[in-house]
Amino acid sequence: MIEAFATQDVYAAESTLMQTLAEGELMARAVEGLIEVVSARIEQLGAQRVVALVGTGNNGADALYAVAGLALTGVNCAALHLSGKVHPGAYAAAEAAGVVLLAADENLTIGDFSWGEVEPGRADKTSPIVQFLSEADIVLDGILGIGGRGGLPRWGATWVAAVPDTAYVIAVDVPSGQDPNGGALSADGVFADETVTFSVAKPAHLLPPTEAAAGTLTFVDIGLLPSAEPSVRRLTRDDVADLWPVPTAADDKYSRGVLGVVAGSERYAGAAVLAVTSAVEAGIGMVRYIGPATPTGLVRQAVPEAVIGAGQVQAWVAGPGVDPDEGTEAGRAQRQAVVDVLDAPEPVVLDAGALDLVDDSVALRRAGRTTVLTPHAGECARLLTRLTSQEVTNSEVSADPVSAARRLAEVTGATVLLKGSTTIVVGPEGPVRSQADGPAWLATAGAGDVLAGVIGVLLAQGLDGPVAAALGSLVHSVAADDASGGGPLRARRVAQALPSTIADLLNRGRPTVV
Ligand SMILES: NC(=O)C1=CN([C@@H]2O[C@H](COP(=O)(O)OP(=O)(O)OC[C@H]3O[C@@H](n4cnc5c(N)ncnc54)[C@H](OP(=O)(O)O)[C@@H]3O)[C@@H](O)[C@H]2O)[C@@H](O)CC1
Ligand SMILES: Nc1ncnc2c1ncn2[C@@H]1O[C@H](COP(=O)(O)OP(=O)(O)O)[C@@H](O)[C@H]1O
Repeated sequence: MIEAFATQDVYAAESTLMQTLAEGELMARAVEGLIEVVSARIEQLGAQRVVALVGTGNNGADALYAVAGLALTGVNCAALHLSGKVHPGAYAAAEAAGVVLLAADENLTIGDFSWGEVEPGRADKTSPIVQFLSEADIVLDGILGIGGRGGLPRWGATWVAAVPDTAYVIAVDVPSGQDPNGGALSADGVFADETVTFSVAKPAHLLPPTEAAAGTLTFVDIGLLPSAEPSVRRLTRDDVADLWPVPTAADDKYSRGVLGVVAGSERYAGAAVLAVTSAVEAGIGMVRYIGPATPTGLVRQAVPEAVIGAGQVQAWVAGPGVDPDEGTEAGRAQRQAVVDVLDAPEPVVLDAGALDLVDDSVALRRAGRTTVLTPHAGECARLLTRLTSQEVTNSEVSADPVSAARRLAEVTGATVLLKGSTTIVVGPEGPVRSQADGPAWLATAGAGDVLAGVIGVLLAQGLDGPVAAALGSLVHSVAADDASGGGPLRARRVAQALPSTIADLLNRGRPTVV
């Protein structure tokens, strides 16, 4: 599990730890780790020149000490800093090590050169800053760390705009200009190839949309152990064996869980096949399928293991391929079947068409019962608009998915899984969960139906809503990765990959006995 802590909790852990350490020891540990990572990248990339962007705080000091250390090992290093606002110890170390130093002014002047009104993103090639950075193979971003707030100052945005596209950008702790606690993405901020963070992740590293600016996340352990609850949790492949329900010799098909699936319509018949296939492949004891004639015929053919018709179940999946507007008798019956599920005492996953039938009575009707909603951004916007009577657009949800999912969880009392390249799970209480494990090939029609099936299996086997949703998302994405092998993917293959993916994940790390 990867856990991210809010910056105030990181600062609290830092001050506790510092009481037990000699002065400067914590930063020395951070710098040592940073030097190790940058040295490895220099070797891997054949890099010749490293340039640090040095801000006014300890984040800048980390970057400046790191280039000082690298320069001592013979690396060609340079650093851009603000005149008169630089960590004195780091500056002295850099000067002594022969780092090429350039002091810039906050109002963007260097010597006789003035940036005047040159806008970030339209870098003037004659400027000393652009020239200074032009040779950089690796840029170490130390403008702002966890103390950063409110985006980049203008001087910082101008420095970032001057970074050549060819440079490999390593952010120290947090990509500068992005809110360390997550939130909206700043277009002027740093978009790093890699972020080196200390001991624990920060929310910006795991939450959309800022995760996109962090690049690959690399940890350097400096001994910090926050005592607060994490703000964000992410399951990893190593967690699956501890959480995934595995049958024992005492089990039978009923004790392993029966999942009711209300899916499909005359118009969207295939979604029923995908959701039922997924549940069977993910290891349910039994599926009971409910739907109109056409999808029922397809399910019978494609998944002979499924039992057609209602009966006792331990959990429900309702909505994949359901068309609430289908005006036929069969369509109305399917709509009623979804409405009945909304009142069922068992845990339910509400997906796709079922989300259109969620109204403001849902919080009351499902109080004290497990409910997982699985919208994508468009469905989340539609639901919020309907339930809050305030217009919420798709792009507003995409710009701040965590707030949108939280709001939806608040008004429905449900666990909300908001789908995307980073999928987030927000319960009525508890930390945000975030998963980003799937290839972009997974953005394909029907993938959501498969996900609903997997989550349903986990609910039927007794997992709670947030864990079932996060674990389901992880395993669904790993199956997609396995099935894709780096190439195109259809949703059915994701479902079919589930047995071997789950077996691999369960066997991970288990010693081989010969
Ligand atoms: N905690 C740990 O685990 C360890 C932390 N370490 C390192 O320390 C880093 C945190 O250092 P930090 O506290 O000095 O904050 P940092 O991000 O450098 O910047 C603060 C400065 O920037 C300013 N400022 C802020 N926003 C601004 C803006 N928009 N525009 C302009 N200015 C702005 C702010 O101003 P002020 O708040 O005073 O107004 C202040 O002067 C951390 O990320 C990690 O790299 C490691 O060395 C060891 C272990
Ligand atoms: N860019 C992406 N990278 C990885 N996974 C993605 C990406 N975009 C979407 N996904 C995943 O693909 C699935 C799409 O689900 P959904 O939109 O409901 O499809 P459908 O309704 O057609 O079944 C979700 O699991 C989502 O998280």
